[in-house]
This record gives sequence, structure tokens and C-alpha cells, in this order.
Amino acid sequence: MSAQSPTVAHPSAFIRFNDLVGLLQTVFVRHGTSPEVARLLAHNCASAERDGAHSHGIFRIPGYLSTLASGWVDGKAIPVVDDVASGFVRVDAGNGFAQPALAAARSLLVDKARNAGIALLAIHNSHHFAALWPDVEPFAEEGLVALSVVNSMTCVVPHGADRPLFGTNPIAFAAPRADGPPIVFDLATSAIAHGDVQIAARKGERLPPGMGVDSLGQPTEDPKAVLEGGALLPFGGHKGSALSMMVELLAAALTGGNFSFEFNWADHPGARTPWTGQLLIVIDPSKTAGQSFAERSQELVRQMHAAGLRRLPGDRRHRTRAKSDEQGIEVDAHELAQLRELLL
Ligand SMILES: NC(=O)C1=CN([C@@H]2O[C@H](COP(=O)(O)OP(=O)(O)OC[C@H]3O[C@@H](n4cnc5c(N)ncnc54)[C@H](OP(=O)(O)O)[C@@H]3O)[C@@H](O)[C@H]2O)C=CC1
Ligand SMILES: O=C(O)C1=NCCCC1
Repeated sequence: MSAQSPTVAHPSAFIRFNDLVGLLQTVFVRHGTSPEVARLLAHNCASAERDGAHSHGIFRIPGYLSTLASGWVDGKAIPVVDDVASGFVRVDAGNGFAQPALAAARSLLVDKARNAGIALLAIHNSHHFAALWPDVEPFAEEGLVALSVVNSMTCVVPHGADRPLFGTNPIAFAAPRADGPPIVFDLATSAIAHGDVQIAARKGERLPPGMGVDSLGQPTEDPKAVLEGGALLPFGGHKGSALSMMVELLAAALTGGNFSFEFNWADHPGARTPWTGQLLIVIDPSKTAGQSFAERSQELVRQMHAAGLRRLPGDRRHRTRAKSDEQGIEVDAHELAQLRELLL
């Protein structure tokens, strides 16, 4: 599966969620993952595509496959879960993907959160190449509050600095509410996700102002100049920069993972997955707020709507999800054909 030529618009095709999961699962196994790793990655990637999170859907498959081929990541790694203390779980992902590490620790983490009110999962020696909301949303569907951070690879210039150091370092949060799907946001701490810069370059589109700089550190709206020697900026100047720094500290220093600038994949041509860490905090709100938390969060939403808000974070995803469930997931026909060709 190769990168597409720029500026060519492809027609759409439609595929059912389960069919896409099945297709991706077979592709991953054929390219060196275990069936269990394939199942988790396929579900994650298909969920992103279903919800319209294109920068972390099918678009990412060539990156996953070239990384597996390069030997940079172990697609068959078996995570090792360490029950560290009452509120702490540590997982060594074994140079594998972060999703199997989370899956391996999930039930222990939930038990701990329900018993102690709060539990922390620290994953290290892991690769996260995906959207982060699929890691937190399921906890909120079970009535828990969840927060996760993951760092990535050096491509963001800290506010006030001269050269890139941070990753695009997303933060995802999920909380239950009484009369609707969980409140979820998931955002890169860079002004734009790296994936969206790649997509803009592929489509021949310009970036909005203030997203990145070229190789000379000059502001640019050309995605290729950002990707070829340039860098991204944090969102919101010093504020996004501080959050990105926090993500480095929590996802790498606190977990025992690599900082975004600490690994060197030069010996693995084709490697694309950052070798870092991930932190997840799960809270049982019934311990502090009683059963009223979901009502309280619903009240907040009610008041936000009353204040004139038309779109909550997550609304667009849920609208796209509903449409995908009804008509099938709308995908780029060329990308889908390329995926299917991988199985011939
Ligand atoms: N694994 C990794 O290392 C990395 C992964 N990523 C992933 O990239 C993805 C994209 O990140 P990013 O580009 O920052 O996300 P966006 O800027 O598209 O969206 C960020 C959040 O804001 C919400 N939102 C967007 N616009 C509005 C609006 N007008 N009003 C209210 N809410 C709004 C979105 O909800 P909605 O979804 O409903 O639009 C979403 O929850 C994320 O899933 C992230 O996890 C990014 C960096 C690194
Ligand atoms: O879009 C991004 O930014 C990233 N996504 C996956 C991991 C690398 C950075």
C-alpha cells in the first residue's frame, strides 16, 4: 500500500465496521502481528475511520506495515503487567504496541479504581500510532472518568525555543453523563496533528496560519515545508507548550518510557511508530460525588447548551459514527482497494 499521488480526488466507497475490522485484522497478521495484536489494532483503526478521525484511520496502515517490516516494533510482543501497589499498575509493552498493553492491564486497573477510587496505569517500552480517545471512552461508558496522555516523536518547537523537541503529545479525557454518550475530548497539544499535515501535503492543501515553521524556523503554510525539515508549533503558545511538556513528563519520565527526542529510528528505514510511553488515570466518581456525577456532568452540558454552545467535543465523532452505522463507513475507494490488494 503506497502513498497516494497529491491533488487527485478519489471517489468514496462504503464498508461495514465489522468488515473493515476483519480486513484490517487479516492485513496485520499477514504483516507480522499476532492475531490478538491484529484484533486490537484493527478495532482501533476501524473505530477511528468509522468516527471520521481520518488522520488515524486507514491512512495509518502503510505506516504500521512499513514499521513492522523494518523490525522497529515487535508485533507479537506479550505485555508484562506488574501489580505495583494499591493504586498503580505498570506494564512493559515489550517494544510492542500500547493497545495490547492497555488491554492486558484493563481489568486490574478497573478493579483498583473501583476499590481505591483512583488507579494509575503506566505503560512503557510501547508504540502508540493511533487516536487516543478509544483508550478512554470505554471507561466512561462504564461510569468511570479517564484521562490519558501519550508522547510521540520530536516535531514540535517548544514555545520560545529554537528547534523541535516535543512530540504532538495528545491528551484525551472521558467522563460519563446522564443523558447521552460520555463527554470526550482528544487533542494534540501541537497546533495541528502530524497526521493532518501529511494529509494536507497529500491533497496539495495549505495549512492555516500559525501551525508550523520551515527548516529555517520561518512561519509557513506549506505542509511539505513542515514535513521536510520544518516543525510544528504548540497550540496556544506557552499554554499548549506547557501541556506538551506535562505530557512528556507523565507519559515518559513517570512511566519509564522514552521522551519524544530520546529514540533514534534511523537504523530502521520505514519505522513510523514513536517508541515512548503512555499514562492513564481512571477515577471512580461514585467515591467522591456519589451517584450524582453523571447528573452533574449532564447539568454542565445543559448549561453549556443554554449558553449558546452548539457543538460539544465528541459531537462530530458521534454524528459520523451514527452515519457510518447506518450507511457503512465512507472511505477513500483507492485506499480501500489498496488494502484489499494487500491480501491477494
Ligand atoms: N498517538 C499519538 O501520538 C498522537 C495521536 N494524535 C491523535 O490525533 C487526533 C487528532 O487530534 P487533533 O487534530 O488535535 O484533534 P482536533 O483538533 O480535530 O479535535 C480535538 C478535540 O476537539 C473537539 N473539537 C474540534 N473542533 C471543535 C469545535 N469546533 N467545537 C467543539 N469541539 C471541537 C474534537 O471533537 P470531535 O472529535 O467530535 O471533532 C476533539 O475532541 C486525536 O485523536 C489524537 O489522539 C495526535 C497526536 C499524536
Ligand atoms: O498525528 C500525529 O501527530 C501522530 N500520530 C501518531 C503518532 C505520531 C504522531
